[in-house]
Amino acid sequence: MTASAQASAEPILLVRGLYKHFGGIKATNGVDLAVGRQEIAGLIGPNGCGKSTLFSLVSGTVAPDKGEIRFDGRAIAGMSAHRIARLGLARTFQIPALFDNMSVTENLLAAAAEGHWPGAQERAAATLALLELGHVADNRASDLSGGQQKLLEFGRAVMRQASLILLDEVTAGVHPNIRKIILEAIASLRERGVSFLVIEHDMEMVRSVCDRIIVMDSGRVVTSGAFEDIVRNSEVMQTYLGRPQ
Ligand SMILES: Nc1ncnc2c1ncn2[C@@H]1O[C@H](COP(=O)(O)OP(=O)(O)OP(=O)(O)O)[C@@H](O)[C@H]1O
Repeated sequence: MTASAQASAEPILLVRGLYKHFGGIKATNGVDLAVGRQEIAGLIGPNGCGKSTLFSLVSGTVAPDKGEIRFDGRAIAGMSAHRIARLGLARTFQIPALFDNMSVTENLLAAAAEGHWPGAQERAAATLALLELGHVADNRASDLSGGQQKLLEFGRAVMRQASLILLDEVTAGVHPNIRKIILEAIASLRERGVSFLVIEHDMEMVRSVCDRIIVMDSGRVVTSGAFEDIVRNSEVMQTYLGRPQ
């Protein structure tokens, strides 16, 4: 098998034995998981089980203590966030990381400038249309509603032309109309070849959009499977729902 054929046969994301401890806190304690090409995988688990830390390790904002991360066939563990983003991996934050004093369009263009610039103006127009943000294109990011800011945060990930997008609670607390726009955009981007790993507490969102659910607890993946199988597994539901969220 050629190197490129081997790379395309690999999952888009492969994580093996990933450890990150903060002093005595074992934030990730041997995470193993994979996300397939064009898959939408949901990541669930109780507060503090290590989901956001896993995102930080994969996107390069935090360096792992130990373990392997392969993105699109390449070893990326410990690589800088900037390089990983340029390879085509984008991530959103629970609290949108926007340029408050810039317009919606400028925020989208800035995301392209950090990565792939050619065609940025056209992509910004397409992203405004995809996320139904055209009517606020010239508004400052700080003047948007909380839900619109989440849409824009998502739009900045879309502008990077990523092949894998990590979404951190992108629909939490947003109006149902905005939630619908986000869910439709995820489905449409997947049709165009994008894969997703989605941290979500909203089980309805998980059920409606995810192909497969990965369950974390205490810094590790405890199981993964179809939504119905996970919900039927009372032990997992006890782990997930039996603790304060
Ligand atoms: N920079 C850090 N320094 C010290 N401890 C940290 C740091 N980042 C995360 N932790 C700790 O690591 C553990 C895992 O946190 P993390 O945010 O990854 O969990 P989570 O599953 O994303 O939680 P939530 O669902 O509440 O967002 C927690 O105990 C958290 O307090």
